[in-house]
Amino acid sequence: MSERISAAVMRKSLGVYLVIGSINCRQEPLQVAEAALAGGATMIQFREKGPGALTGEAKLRLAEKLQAACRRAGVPFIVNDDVELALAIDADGIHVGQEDESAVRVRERIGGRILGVSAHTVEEARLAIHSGADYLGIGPVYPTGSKADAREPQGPGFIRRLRECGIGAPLVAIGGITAARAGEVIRAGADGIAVISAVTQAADVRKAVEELHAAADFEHE
Ligand SMILES: Cc1ncc(COP(=O)(O)OP(=O)(O)O)c(N)n1
Ligand SMILES: Cc1nc(C(=O)O)sc1CCOP(=O)(O)O
Ligand SMILES: [Mg+2]
Repeated sequence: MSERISAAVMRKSLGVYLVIGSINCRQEPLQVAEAALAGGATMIQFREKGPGALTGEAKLRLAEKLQAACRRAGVPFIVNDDVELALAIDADGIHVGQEDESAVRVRERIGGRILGVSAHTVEEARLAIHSGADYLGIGPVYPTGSKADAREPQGPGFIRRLRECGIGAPLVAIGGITAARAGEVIRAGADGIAVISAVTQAADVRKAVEELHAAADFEHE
């Protein structure tokens, strides 16, 4: 089993993190993913859920296509929720939330693969790190139309609070993030921005990712 990712590499991989499922896309998901990778997407999460989402063989086939695109681009491919799928295709990692399989159990199952865990409070963040999370997903920062059961938006102030409370782990902000908001989220202490609609709904996907990078203005770029 491979070694755990370092925090430094993890932070860089969170930069502009595309979360994608077939129901989010205006074009073929593979086309969207490839354009996003060409624009500099640093990691992709396959989140195939919601009304009309693919299941079974069709879900597996799409996962494999997106994974192959990520491999060509040299960026990590993460599966949302579905640990069986992640293991079956040898994905680079898995993202789970507070209502999913426990982070401790997922860490046991996935070995050194990347583990992302959603957290909504300081306590959840501490527990996620203790349970073996490689990064935290913090959201929603702003109102989102892409997750039916999203919680109340907490604003970028919550990211600042997590940092003030000593949470130093790699952290990505999610929920309603656009190029206009990317800068304030990074300045609040996030290592990256995770987006669905700002990229999947864009008329020019590649340009949308390039604009997110420019707006985030990462120190390491
Ligand atoms: C990067 C990132 N952060 C948070 C989430 C949300 O995960 P979760 O709370 O489990 O909700 P679903 O996405 O499963 O509906 C995420 N997927 N990615
Ligand atoms: C998948 C997801 N998780 C969230 C959370 O709050 O944990 S918000 C969200 C949807 C993000 O989509 P958009 O960029 O279109 O707002
Ligand atoms: Mg989940």
